[in-house]
Amino acid sequence: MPAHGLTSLVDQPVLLALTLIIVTSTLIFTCLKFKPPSHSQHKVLLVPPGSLGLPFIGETIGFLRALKRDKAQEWISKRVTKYGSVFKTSVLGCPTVFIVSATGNRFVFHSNDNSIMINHPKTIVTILGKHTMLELSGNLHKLMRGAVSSFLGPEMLRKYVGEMDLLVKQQLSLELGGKETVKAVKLLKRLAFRVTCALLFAIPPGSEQDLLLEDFTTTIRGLLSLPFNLPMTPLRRAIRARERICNRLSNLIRKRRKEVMEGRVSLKDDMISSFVNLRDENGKDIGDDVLIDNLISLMIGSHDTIMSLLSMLLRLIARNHVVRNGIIEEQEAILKEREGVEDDKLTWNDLQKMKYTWSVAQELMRMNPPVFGSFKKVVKDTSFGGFDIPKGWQVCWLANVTHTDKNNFPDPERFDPSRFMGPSKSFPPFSYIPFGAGPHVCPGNEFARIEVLLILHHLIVNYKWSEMVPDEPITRNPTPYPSKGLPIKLHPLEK
Ligand code: HEM
Repeated sequence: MPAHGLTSLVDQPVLLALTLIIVTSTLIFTCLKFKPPSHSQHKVLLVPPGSLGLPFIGETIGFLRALKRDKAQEWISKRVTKYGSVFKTSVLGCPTVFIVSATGNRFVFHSNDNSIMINHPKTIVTILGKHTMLELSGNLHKLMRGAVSSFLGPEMLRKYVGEMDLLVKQQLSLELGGKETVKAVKLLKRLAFRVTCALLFAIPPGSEQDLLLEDFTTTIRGLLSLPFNLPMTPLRRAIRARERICNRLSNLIRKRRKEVMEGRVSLKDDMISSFVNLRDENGKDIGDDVLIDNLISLMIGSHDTIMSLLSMLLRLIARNHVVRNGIIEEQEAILKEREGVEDDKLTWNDLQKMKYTWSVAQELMRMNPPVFGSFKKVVKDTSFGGFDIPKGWQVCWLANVTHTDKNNFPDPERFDPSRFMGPSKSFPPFSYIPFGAGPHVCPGNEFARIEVLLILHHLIVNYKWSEMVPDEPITRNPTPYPSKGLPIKLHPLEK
């Protein structure tokens, strides 16, 4: 596999040292011109305990290295033990407060005095664009979210099931036909990208899709990288890839506008067609820059997370016979019930019966969530847990830590899908948050569920598989996946 974003810088000492020298001198120069915020002249703030690390770089390198090795939880737990559940550090170019509790998550998602605004780290905003839905608030957020949600709501999802099923079957037979081994991560990434491109954006399989996927893979590696736009860094490569993506999407939007005007496609056909017709509260067009940033976020959000969840599921199924047998039993029962049904496509009702399979996915997301957490910016001095958090700092919500808190999930190290099987789930609010929470909670969670279940169904009823690399470690970049790409041996099942 090519070097991943973080590896290229974090694991190459000479390049790293050179980068640090250039960056530090630039920042020292900037700092000489920097005026401290006015509040520090008047009031002594009681900021949380912790270490801001090296000047400017802070603790970014250690944090990113831990994240990449899927050890962020240990990195955080070490600091929680030393400083408590509210601690300060400095990562990704900004002093940061980690708040490690369900009440902390609630505070970050729902600060009701507007002291916390969405503002992701510089690398994320540079790559997703400043108009990404994740950064928007107010009317424009409502408008974009409404447009996206109308394609991800139950009515549309019921419509997608058959189409998605057909697509998944076709792609799997194209990709796996006659093969004895396959690298599952690449396969699942391509598959998830093809499904969302075809169903949500009406971009058919072909060279356009392949070139987009190649560039998206490069942009994703820059999302959580050192925030320095220098030659040969993951961020610089990601920015170049984003420029190419913008050109392609801009052409696509122009083409789709024309098709909508000529009545050749309907606004309901796909998200791009619906986006081009959006108007703000004054009846004005939404600019192409807003549309492009949101398409980029959607294209990344809708395939990388699914690749991550599915590759971790395939790895788990290869290792855990109890889970494997449970899933086989459930999926074969569905096949059996469908015997004699003429239309061979799975239906919405079939998916509702896959309760055990989905609870395995939910338990996996508890122990290893695809999105580890996220950052928000403090725009007004605020406080939490008796500590002041100054304006300009960032706060971080985390999924891993509340997911493995024994107060929320007894015996948290035990893999136990039955936690999600009961009639009512009794987790405290904001303790299980693989899809986030608050106004920016993931609108694609149900879409993700049906896609994951369909893909898993077709794999499990047609193949057995075994891992080719024993004890393959997990990497996070930024979603978790087996670091060597999960090469597997396929054993087609007799029909
Ligand atoms: C297993 C799959 C997925 C996981 C774990 C996941 C997780 C998340 C999380 C944690 C957030 C909140 C981020 C934040 O607050 O900073 C989010 C937001 C979002 N997700 Fe997902 N996601 C998944 C699949 C999808 C899919 C399939 C789509 C689209 C088809 C999608 C579209 C979005 C969008 C548009 C947002 C931004 C919403 C807003 O800002 O209002 N996601 N997702």
